[in-house]
Amino acid sequence: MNNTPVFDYEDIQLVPNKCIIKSRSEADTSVKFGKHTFRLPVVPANMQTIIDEEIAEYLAKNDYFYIMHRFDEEARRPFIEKMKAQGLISSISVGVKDNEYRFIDELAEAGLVPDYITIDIAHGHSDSVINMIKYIKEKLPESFVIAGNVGTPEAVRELENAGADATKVGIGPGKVCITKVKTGFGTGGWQLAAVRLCAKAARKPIIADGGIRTHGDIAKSVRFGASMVMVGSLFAAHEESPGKTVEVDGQLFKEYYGSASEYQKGEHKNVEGKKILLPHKGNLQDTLTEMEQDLQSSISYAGGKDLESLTKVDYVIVKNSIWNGDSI
Ligand SMILES: NC(=O)C1=CN([C@@H]2O[C@H](COP(=O)(O)OP(=O)(O)OC[C@H]3O[C@@H](n4cnc5c(N)ncnc54)[C@H](OP(=O)(O)O)[C@@H]3O)[C@@H](O)[C@H]2O)C=CC1
Ligand SMILES: Nc1nc2c(ncn2[C@@H]2O[C@H](COP(=O)(O)O)[C@@H](O)[C@H]2O)c(=O)[nH]1
Repeated sequence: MNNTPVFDYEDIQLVPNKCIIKSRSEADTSVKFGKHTFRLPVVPANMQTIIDEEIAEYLAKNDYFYIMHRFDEEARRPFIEKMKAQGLISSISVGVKDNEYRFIDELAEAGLVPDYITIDIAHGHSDSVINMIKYIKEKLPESFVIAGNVGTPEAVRELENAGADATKVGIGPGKVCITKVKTGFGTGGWQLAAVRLCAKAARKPIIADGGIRTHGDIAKSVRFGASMVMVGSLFAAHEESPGKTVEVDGQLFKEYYGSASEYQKGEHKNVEGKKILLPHKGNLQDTLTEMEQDLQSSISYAGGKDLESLTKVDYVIVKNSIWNGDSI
């Protein structure tokens, strides 16, 4: 490992190629993921302050990928039924505890097959996740199973071999994550290099999860092998976001907290997440639109017409110097 070059998003710049389109609007940002095609290779994090049923429905209706979080267990079955009744994709999360096996049984018995099921566990390279992948694949073979999170090529291969249709990469790079400081482990500080290593080993799609701080980081994730990019903090604090609104000195903020924080867990046990306040950002669609436009621009700099062109561009390592003291 110590001979492997490591870098993070801000250490990399992609090198432009000659443009072949007349307008950025010609660039196609759509991605096929599983059986469906989505407008962007981006999915909001399956966290309680990022997504709720209303946002999920909005995203599905507008051809964006979504993953509903797993923290309101009883709501999941009616949510799948509601989405199916509207002809929308159903995409839920599960854990690995005993009750989750009963939930999978319940869905299988009712013939309710979610289009996507994400196994959402901090340390995904584990027998508990492998067993859950196998169980879902046996009971609901038509569901597309995303398993995570992992940070190594070995973990990607093992979860794929167990039957996962995609793996999610990122241990500790998240904005509200404290895993890196509490445990000393993870991909924090070298998440983009970890995505690259995992993608090289993967035979199926990977999702880069955590550490996205700018829209350019989405293009970089695709360059280094991600099919999809999971985004938390950039989607937090919108008008529609479920996080609580807080006023400080006349300014509006919204809460964004970790799924392993005491605010999510309701107790201070095995805490690996924190809560932050982010300035209120306006409408979610405005951010999605800007993301799409920025990605179209990335594609034009790549010298292509679609996401595929991003995967081949050259890059340089400019250690931590992109910002040069500036911010957006
Ligand atoms: N991407 C990331 O970097 C991280 C994400 N998270 C998020 O936090 C949420 C909670 O995650 P998680 O705590 O896994 O979920 P759960 O609290 O649902 O734990 C799932 C099961 O795994 C066990 N478990 C959890 N961590 C470990 C570990 N390190 N070693 C052995 N067993 C373990 C738990 O037992 P027990 O609690 O008794 O150990 C429990 O039985 C998830 O949404 C996850 O995505 C959390 C940390 C890092
Ligand atoms: N270590 C922890 N990671 C967490 C926690 N809750 C969520 N997450 C991960 O963060 C990303 C989002 O990252 P961001 O940089 O885009 O904000 C999310 O998808 C999870 O993988 C947590 O409590 N601890």
